[in-house]
Amino acid sequence: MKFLTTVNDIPELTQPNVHIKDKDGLLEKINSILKDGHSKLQIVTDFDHTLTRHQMDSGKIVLTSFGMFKDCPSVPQIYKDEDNRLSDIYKPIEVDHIMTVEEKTKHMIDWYIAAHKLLLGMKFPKQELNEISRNMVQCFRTGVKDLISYTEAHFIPVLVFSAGLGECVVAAMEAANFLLPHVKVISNFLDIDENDTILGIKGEVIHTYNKNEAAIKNTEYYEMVKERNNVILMGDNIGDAGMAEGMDHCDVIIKVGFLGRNVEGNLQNYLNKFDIVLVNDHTVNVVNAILKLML
Ligand SMILES: Nc1nc2c(ncn2[C@@H]2O[C@H](COP(=O)(O)O)[C@@H](O)[C@H]2O)c(=O)[nH]1
Ligand SMILES: [Mg+2]
Repeated sequence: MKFLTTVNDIPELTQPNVHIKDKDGLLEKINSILKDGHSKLQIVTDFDHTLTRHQMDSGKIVLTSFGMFKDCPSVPQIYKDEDNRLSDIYKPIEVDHIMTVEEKTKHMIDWYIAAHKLLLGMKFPKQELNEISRNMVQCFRTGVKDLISYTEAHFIPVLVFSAGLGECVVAAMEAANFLLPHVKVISNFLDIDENDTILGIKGEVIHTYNKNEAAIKNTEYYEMVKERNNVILMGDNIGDAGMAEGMDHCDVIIKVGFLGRNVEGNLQNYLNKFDIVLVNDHTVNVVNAILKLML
């Protein structure tokens, strides 16, 4: 069993874009996870702009799962215009670093209710989505393929927890061959009838600020992880830091936050919520480096 004496033992953690508020606390968490090993570990990760990059080297912003849906040619322009109007109102609120989570939650609920109403009666563009998903394969962060392979080889469950559109998350994961048996997706899935007409969203709405593992109770994933007390969590939004709350047995959670927008205004907030903050990093090298220390 490997034991670290300093976080600087991991070269990936010494990079200039890596910010750690409490190095001693992080060192203790990493050593605890190394001691307990693979059988006690689970990965909980956001999808949009976490498993996928925030932007490509060209500067192009990577489509979110809702963005994939909107990119389908048969999706009516009236939906796209109204969705854009709502996004222009609510995305700034979602990433606002002054508003409290309670205040933001109210707005998120308003957004999701309005957004989901827009979908009612539309035809789900299954074929078009397959094409768009193939283009998403290049948009995953560097190293996600290694992370999926490593966790498969060591039977470490991976929960992809998205407040986006479940069908698009699944399509992108399948296109990249990442949707293996140990990987589960929890997201807003659509209720679609036999004529591909959208009837609504299945179950409770998952928005950015209610993503916690209480939402996974009574799911097959919960059964997979109820003995796994240690979590490596990855997210790009402050709300993602709470994804492992609600699991009544978690001992150690290492929270990795990807910060790629409004860095100056958000860095302190992210440092308060995440153990490791990666600024403008398009890889998951830090997480893979921690995993690879586990013998
Ligand atoms: N254009 C829209 N974007 C939306 C809508 N609802 C949510 N979102 C965005 O998706 C992400 C959530 O995905 P996650 O995988 O990061 O949890 C969230 O950050 C919103 O910005 C919508 O109706 N339209
Ligand atoms: Mg996200």
